[in-house]
Amino acid sequence: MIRVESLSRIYPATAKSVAVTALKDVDIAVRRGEIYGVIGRSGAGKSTLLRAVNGLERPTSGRVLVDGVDIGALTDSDLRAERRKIGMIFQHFNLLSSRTAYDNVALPLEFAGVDRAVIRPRVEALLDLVGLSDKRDRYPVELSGGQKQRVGIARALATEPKVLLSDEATSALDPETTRSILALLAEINRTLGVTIMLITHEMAVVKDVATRVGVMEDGLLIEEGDVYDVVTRPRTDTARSFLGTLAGREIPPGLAARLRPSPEGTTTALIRLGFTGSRSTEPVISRLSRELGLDVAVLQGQVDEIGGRPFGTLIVSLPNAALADGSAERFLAHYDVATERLGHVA
Ligand SMILES: Nc1ncnc2c1ncn2[C@@H]1O[C@H](COP(=O)(O)OP(=O)(O)OP(=O)(O)O)[C@@H](O)[C@H]1O
Repeated sequence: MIRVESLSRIYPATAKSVAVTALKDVDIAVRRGEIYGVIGRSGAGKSTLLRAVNGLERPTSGRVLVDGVDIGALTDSDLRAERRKIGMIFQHFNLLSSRTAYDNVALPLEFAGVDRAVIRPRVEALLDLVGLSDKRDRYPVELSGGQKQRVGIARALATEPKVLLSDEATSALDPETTRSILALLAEINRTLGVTIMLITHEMAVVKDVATRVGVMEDGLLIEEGDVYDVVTRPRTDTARSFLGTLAGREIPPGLAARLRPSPEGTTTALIRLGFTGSRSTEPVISRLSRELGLDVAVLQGQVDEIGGRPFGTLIVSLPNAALADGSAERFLAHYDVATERLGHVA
């Protein structure tokens, strides 16, 4: 549905600043009907990528095809028509404060010259879809952040787009509201079949709704894969750093402060274990302890799910010797448990 091909975007130098390469040779293929997440730190190039997909940004080289149409090659009037097939939602909602919820949702249809008789039932159905029928005559200032984003989603869907682009749509919302908005996006994807591309700096957002994820850094797509694989077996340090915020992965602060890179005196070794798939529920730790005769302490942990598939993370301490001779890691690998050495604590 969205094909990004060798896309580069260089912002030229100005009197006050040097040239910035915001995107370097990025290739992404978003499949029809999927939810694709793009994660990266501030400045990685995510917004530039999203703007290129809806034609707000012209590529320096490369191209973007949406449902087969080369967005960069369109004339301005063709681009305006094409954009009706691409809805967009924003971090700060971008609602018109002088218009009610109903009138905000109706706006893109008015711009498109749609007949009033058609607009009314469509806007009412959309407000119903996002759970805001009772707020139709409220102004944005009278709505909560989550309700404003629901209006934003209804407005984005007004022209019945095939693609919905989400630019940090939950970044201004609290965790509970974030979950409800993500659940709504998942429902829209499922029931309307709309392909969704979302950019975020939070792995929790990707984990909750996306099927695949691309990791961006310095304008490059440095890692890509199924969300489950990237979360459970990240290949780059950047992908790994985004996992820190997922429950169970973070080293408790008291422990982190005492962490040393090498064993000293009476320290024990700290490792992070990643459990995936069917073996997530096996009694691996008690077997490790019994069969290798090791004292194992569980210091932090959580078992979670991605798309209905279980994965778990545990931070455990082991005697240094069990790491030095590799026996513990060999034993764990046999059970498909990924291991990551974290250091040593007294
Ligand atoms: N209009 C512009 N003119 C010049 N440079 C720009 C422009 N827009 C973005 N940039 C630069 O391009 C790089 C990528 O910016 P972009 O906004 O795409 O990143 P991002 O990952 O979306 O970050 P954020 O989450 O902070 O928005 C940054 O170095 C930024 O300063």
